[in-house]
Amino acid sequence: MSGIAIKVSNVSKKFKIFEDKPATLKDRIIFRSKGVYQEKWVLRDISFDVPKGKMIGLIGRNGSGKSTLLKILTRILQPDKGSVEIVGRVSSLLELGAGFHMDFTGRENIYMNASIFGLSRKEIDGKIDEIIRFAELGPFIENPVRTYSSGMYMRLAFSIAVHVDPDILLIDEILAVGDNAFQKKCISRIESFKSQGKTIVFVSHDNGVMERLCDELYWIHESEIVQHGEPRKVVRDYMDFLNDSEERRLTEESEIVATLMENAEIVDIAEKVEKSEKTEKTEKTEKAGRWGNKLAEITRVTMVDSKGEEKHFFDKGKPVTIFIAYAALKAQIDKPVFGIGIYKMDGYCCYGTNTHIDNEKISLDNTGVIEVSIENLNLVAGEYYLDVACHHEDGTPYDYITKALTFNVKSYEEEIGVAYLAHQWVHKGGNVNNE
Ligand SMILES: Nc1ncnc2c1ncn2[C@@H]1O[C@H](COP(=O)(O)OP(=O)(O)OP(=O)(O)O)[C@@H](O)[C@H]1O
Repeated sequence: MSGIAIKVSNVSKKFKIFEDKPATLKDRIIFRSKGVYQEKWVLRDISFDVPKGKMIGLIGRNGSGKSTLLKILTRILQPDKGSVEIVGRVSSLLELGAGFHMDFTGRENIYMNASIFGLSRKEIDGKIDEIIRFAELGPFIENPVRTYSSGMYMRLAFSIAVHVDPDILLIDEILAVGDNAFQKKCISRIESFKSQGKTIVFVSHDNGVMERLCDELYWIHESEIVQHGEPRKVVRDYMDFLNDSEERRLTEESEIVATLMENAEIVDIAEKVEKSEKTEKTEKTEKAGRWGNKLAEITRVTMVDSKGEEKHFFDKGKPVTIFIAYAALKAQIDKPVFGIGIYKMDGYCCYGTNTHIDNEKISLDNTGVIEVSIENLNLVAGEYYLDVACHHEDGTPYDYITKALTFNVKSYEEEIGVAYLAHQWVHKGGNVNNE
């Protein structure tokens, strides 16, 4: 174990999953005696070493086994196979609720919790003011912990965990609770831990933080380590994997929607012909998310990448094309305009334009497709939705669809905001001659 703080050798762990959760104790005894459960391996043959002074991160989807592995490292759980060897004093910050007594005050919990980590009462006396100050609990420290919010709770737990002077710190998803300011404080504390040469195992879904802080990442997928190594590379491969899975899910979803739309289209056109023979067609069929008099109807909206493939994930800065298929009562359409609007999921409009603004004159056929080519999709990474519309030049809507589709822009950069503005950084150091 020379130079090694944690050695995990061929660890496997299984849980019993009961098919029907028994409601009563009697049922539970009967079910258990009948053995109505399945065994599920949540970790399979996991092996790795953490060198002293290194920070490693565990990434992976929900339920992949990361927390179970951390619990095995803290000895809360025992592995069914394999072994764990640890050299040094371990402090851990696991799930909310572990280790505190709800009816005791924050102050009492500090004494109890820190003594579990091996500190004497005298040592705790010397540190308690700093623990309370770091946790930012003020007078609430005299209140029972059951009255705390999840943020207050985590602040106290984090503060104790980092003040007991551990050699090894195990942290599970602290960034999910607490406000931004406290998260930053936690991260800078973790960084100072690192610089003191402590060993850290960290679990988080914040890939940016994982990439920045960790020396090495382990990607756990369906109970196994599928990749480990340099954080940037592992995060990229993991993000590509997530994007591909999401792409497949959205494609399946949109195939279902397209089938529904096709069926709806047949009914709508039949109804429209019938109405056009009988009435002046200005009836407004206003529905949430879609409205207009339907003299022209948008029948399908798709977005494709530079290879012409219909997608839901697009690379930042690469070309995309939007196709808007329509069916129209041509003779009754006057001065048609097609428009698009791209929004962030919170409703913030990123960009909108139409054929009138762009000075494109359009005359419709009975059916057709309008194509909008975007040379560079210069949006920052994130999820967006697209509104499409066909309306009269005076604004009267023929068909307006909000959230006609949603799409994601992917990028490995961590820029913020809405649009990517092409730029360069220049540093003029030394004696700059301003003349
Ligand atoms: N005590 C338990 N009994 C039965 N199954 C459990 C138990 N604890 C965890 N599991 C199951 O084990 C699997 C792994 O869970 P674990 O919490 O380790 O995943 P995770 O990667 O930490 O997920 P997340 O990112 O959501 O925290 C999940 O399918 C979970 O439902």
